[in-house]
Amino acid sequence: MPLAVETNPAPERNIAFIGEALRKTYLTGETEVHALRGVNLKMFSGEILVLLGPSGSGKSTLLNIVGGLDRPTSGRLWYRDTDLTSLDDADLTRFRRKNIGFIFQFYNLIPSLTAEENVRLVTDISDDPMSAAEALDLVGLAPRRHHFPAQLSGGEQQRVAVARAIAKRPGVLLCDEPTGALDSATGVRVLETLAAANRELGTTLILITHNAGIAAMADRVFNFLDGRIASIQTNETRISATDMVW
Ligand SMILES: Nc1ncnc2c1ncn2[C@@H]1O[C@H](COP(=O)(O)OP(=O)(O)OP(=O)(O)O)[C@@H](O)[C@H]1O
Repeated sequence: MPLAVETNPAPERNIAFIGEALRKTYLTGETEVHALRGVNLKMFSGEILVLLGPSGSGKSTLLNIVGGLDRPTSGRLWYRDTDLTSLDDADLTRFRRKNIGFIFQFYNLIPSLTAEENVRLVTDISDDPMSAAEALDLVGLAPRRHHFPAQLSGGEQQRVAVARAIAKRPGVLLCDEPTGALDSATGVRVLETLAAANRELGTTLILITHNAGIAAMADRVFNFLDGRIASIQTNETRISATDMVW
């Protein structure tokens, strides 16, 4: 399918995503749920962006659309010079595999595989991955690489999930409540590994949280309310994950 390059409003290299009038409506029986009600956005390459807002305000819906797991009902979305809304399913899957790493609240590791084997599931099918050992080293888990998930703490399992997500060197890491199941000290350790990927690999980091304290590590914060970005906060300085408490 041809790309609408001539209408692309984001020729600047530092813009990762542009969204225009994004709407998502779910139809369940007779009931319409308006999860996104016209979202316009810019997401910059290499930034840490936190999506904050009450339950049901549309954060996960937007994250899934940005990551190519779902499509908007209407509106347009570009990643760099690609109009994602014009791609067919196969091309959208290719976009996702090449560019996006996902981290969810629950780690989704395969219990019968070691940490290293879990990471290799991704590196084996990627174009230019780092080695599984290198990815585990980046999250501080090289010594635990032959351990199975059940032999690791929750925070360590989440760091394996981070290693798995960054091993293919994605341009963008999308994290949906990555510390939601962890205590504060363990959560900080996971956030440090995400910040390290942003710093050392230049990965754009987009992170959903219910925890306003985490917003301090972001360059910008989108405050969601009722399917819209109600306000955007820009942090002059961002706090290192190590210094965060909640
Ligand atoms: N597959 C679906 N079918 C029907 N409604 C849905 C579906 N997915 C999400 N919704 C609805 O869309 C709205 C936005 O949901 P979404 O998960 O994006 O919110 P959220 O801000 O991420 O919430 P939370 O913080 O609780 O995860 C909610 O009203 C939700 O019930």
